[in-house]
Amino acid sequence: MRIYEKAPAKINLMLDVLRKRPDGYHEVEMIMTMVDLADRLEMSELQRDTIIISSQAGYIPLDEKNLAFQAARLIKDRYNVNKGVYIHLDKKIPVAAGLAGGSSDAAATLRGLNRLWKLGISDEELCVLGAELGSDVPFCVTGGTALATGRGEVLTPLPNPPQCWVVLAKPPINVSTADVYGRIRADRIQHHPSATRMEQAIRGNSFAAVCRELGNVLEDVTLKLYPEVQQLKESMIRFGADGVLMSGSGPTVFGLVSKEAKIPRIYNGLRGFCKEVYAVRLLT
Ligand SMILES: C[C@@](CO)(OP(=O)(O)O)[C@H](O)COP(=O)(O)OP(=O)(O)OC[C@H]1O[C@@H](n2ccc(N)nc2=O)[C@H](O)[C@@H]1O
Ligand SMILES: Nc1ncnc2c1ncn2[C@@H]1O[C@H](COP(=O)(O)OP(=O)(O)O)[C@@H](O)[C@H]1O
Repeated sequence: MRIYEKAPAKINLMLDVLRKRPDGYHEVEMIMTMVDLADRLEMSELQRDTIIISSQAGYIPLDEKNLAFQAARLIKDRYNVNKGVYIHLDKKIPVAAGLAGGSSDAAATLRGLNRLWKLGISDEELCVLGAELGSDVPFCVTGGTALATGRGEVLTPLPNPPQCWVVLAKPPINVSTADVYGRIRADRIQHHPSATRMEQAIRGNSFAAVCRELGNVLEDVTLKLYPEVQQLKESMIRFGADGVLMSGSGPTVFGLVSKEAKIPRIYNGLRGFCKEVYAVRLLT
């Protein structure tokens, strides 16, 4: 039997860091949503009790470092599955971009193997398994739009934001999430974005208010380390995006755009100096 799962990318509409915890993680408040840029996973049963990962992307690990491999191993161990699986990852989401590509592949693997092996695991339990793989994996299991607290794994579902275009641009730099969190000083953050006001903007279905409430305290770290990310933000605003923010720990910058007619100018303008640009819709 062979099954398919889509693994969409996420963006953080707001991201606040409240404090560092004794376990080394940071207590966060984030509002996340999915965009229509997705990896595609194909999973098929193997006779031999083994996990094999392949991908057309030459730049991701295919061994136990791959988050899809880790998800398959976790579900096999926890549910005593003595079967093997072959997983092909058709990567479309840029890697180490702040778009949760690896986390979404892990979540899609959990959902897919639950179906392939007819394990009957609830969504809640899949989220608990997901949290063992990474802070963003539970959100990627459920998808939609949510307020994420704790270290990112405590989810409160929200309605979807007003539909719009999302232009994503990833500069050619590698940002380590652990490094960015390692550099942030929660007690020195000057301006905290408001989860409450972003939630109101979404509930009120106000595109203008969503754009106004965009905010990400991790920009304080990443924009200082990589001034080109700040320049990319400024270019996106100059080309006409309605609201602009860095996603997660970066370096991808996203622009929200209400009018389709504005897209060619923004897309072509950015493509002039940035190779990885995507114009997609919110996944609502
Ligand atoms: C910043 C965010 C925003 O959505 O996304 P990305 O930029 O990675 O996409 C997330 O918080 C990233 O989540 P995820 O990528 O799953 O992180 P994890 O694998 O759990 O953790 C990687 C490292 O980041 C740090 N970390 C992560 C989450 C958190 N709330 N506090 C932390 O301090 C820890 O040092 C941890 O060792
Ligand atoms: N299936 C996967 N897809 C992408 N990256 C993966 C995967 N599995 C493991 N990784 C590793 O995880 C790291 C973070 O990748 P990714 O999840 O794309 O970034 P981010 O958390 O910034 O969105 C990369 O260094 C990559 O080598």
